[in-house]
Amino acid sequence: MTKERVCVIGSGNWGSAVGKIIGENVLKHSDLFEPEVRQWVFQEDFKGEKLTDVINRERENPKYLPGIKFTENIKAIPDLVDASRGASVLVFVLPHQFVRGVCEQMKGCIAPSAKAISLIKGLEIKPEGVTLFSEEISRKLGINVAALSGANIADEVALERFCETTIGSRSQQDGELFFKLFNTSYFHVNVIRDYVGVELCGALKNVVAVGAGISDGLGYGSNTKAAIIRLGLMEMRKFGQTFFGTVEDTTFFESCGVADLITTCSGGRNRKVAEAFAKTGKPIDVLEKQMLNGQKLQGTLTAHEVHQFLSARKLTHEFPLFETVYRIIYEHAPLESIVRDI
Ligand SMILES: NC(=O)C1=CN([C@@H]2O[C@H](COP(=O)(O)OP(=O)(O)OC[C@H]3O[C@@H](n4cnc5c(N)ncnc54)[C@H](O)[C@@H]3O)[C@@H](O)[C@H]2O)C=CC1
Ligand SMILES: O=C(CO)COP(=O)(O)O
Repeated sequence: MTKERVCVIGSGNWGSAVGKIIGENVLKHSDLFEPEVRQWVFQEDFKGEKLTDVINRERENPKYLPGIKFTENIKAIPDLVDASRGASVLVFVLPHQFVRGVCEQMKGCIAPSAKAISLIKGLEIKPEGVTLFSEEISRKLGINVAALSGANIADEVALERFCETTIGSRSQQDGELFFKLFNTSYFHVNVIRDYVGVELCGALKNVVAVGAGISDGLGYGSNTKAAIIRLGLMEMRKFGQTFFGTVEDTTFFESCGVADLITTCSGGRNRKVAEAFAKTGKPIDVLEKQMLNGQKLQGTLTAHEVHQFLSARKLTHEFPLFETVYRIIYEHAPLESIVRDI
């Protein structure tokens, strides 16, 4: 049997934590996978050296996941086409704003028999429609794409603290392969068929987390935040059922659903930066640079994209929480509208 060759596309905070898991699991399942895992790294300077050189020497990504060691079989590569050449399994894990450009570069370089999984939490939302990244990648590269999303703050996963995650896969065979690639004693994977629900939850919970952060910044306390989480969950479900139809209620009870909402609204970057926004009034892009050291926020951008999409359909009033988050961040609506208008 030909063994699978794995390539990880992305090497940020989550990309690095996932690289650690994959590096260990391909060695554990050596009957299924080639030992070398290539990881595409968006090249940048780190203390006067190329980041890829530092990662390959130190077995660690000191910029995005300091203090966590990778296995020797992870190879950081700065050229996207080089990294993905010959891969039969592609793991997409990068901030959603960069996916389109990355896929353009990879077009025509990937074998049609390859399979992929998207760990991206965001949606390709244009005024004319919503596309899931699994579908967008599948269309651009002509391959099957599954999705993974869950209550998975990268730093905690990298420290091997127990958590769960959800894989959505239309193909049972691919689902079984991805289970082996990701499941560990501390990272419990559940595979379901509803890939649409998995991805929608991952994207939309980030908007709710921005709302939770605004509430925290105002000092409103736990009850208010719980109300925002509940209303957010309802809007997530309504969005899925209105525009995708196929989303199953049970998906919201998986790790990708209510569990990810809870963790992101307590320990995530979207919450943290939104709290600082409410406290300081500084612009989001300034806070992102000051607080995240190169890591990227997804929730504010998704709030903007969701607004454009709903606005084109004259449906913003049907999603008051999503819309209020958008108006506070982008239209200087009063912070207090996070409770008044939802
Ligand atoms: N960090 C976390 O705890 C978790 C993140 N996610 C999701 O995973 C996805 C990736 O997140 P992270 O790995 O945390 O990324 P990150 O937030 O650490 O972003 C930094 C990454 O973006 C790359 N980058 C910067 N400019 C770029 C460009 N022009 N083109 C391509 N790449 C560029 C950087 O090289 C770096 O790899 C996101 O959708 C996020 O929501 C999912 C679960 C947990
Ligand atoms: O998706 C996450 C946890 O599951 C991380 O959320 P943040 O991007 O808000 O840190």
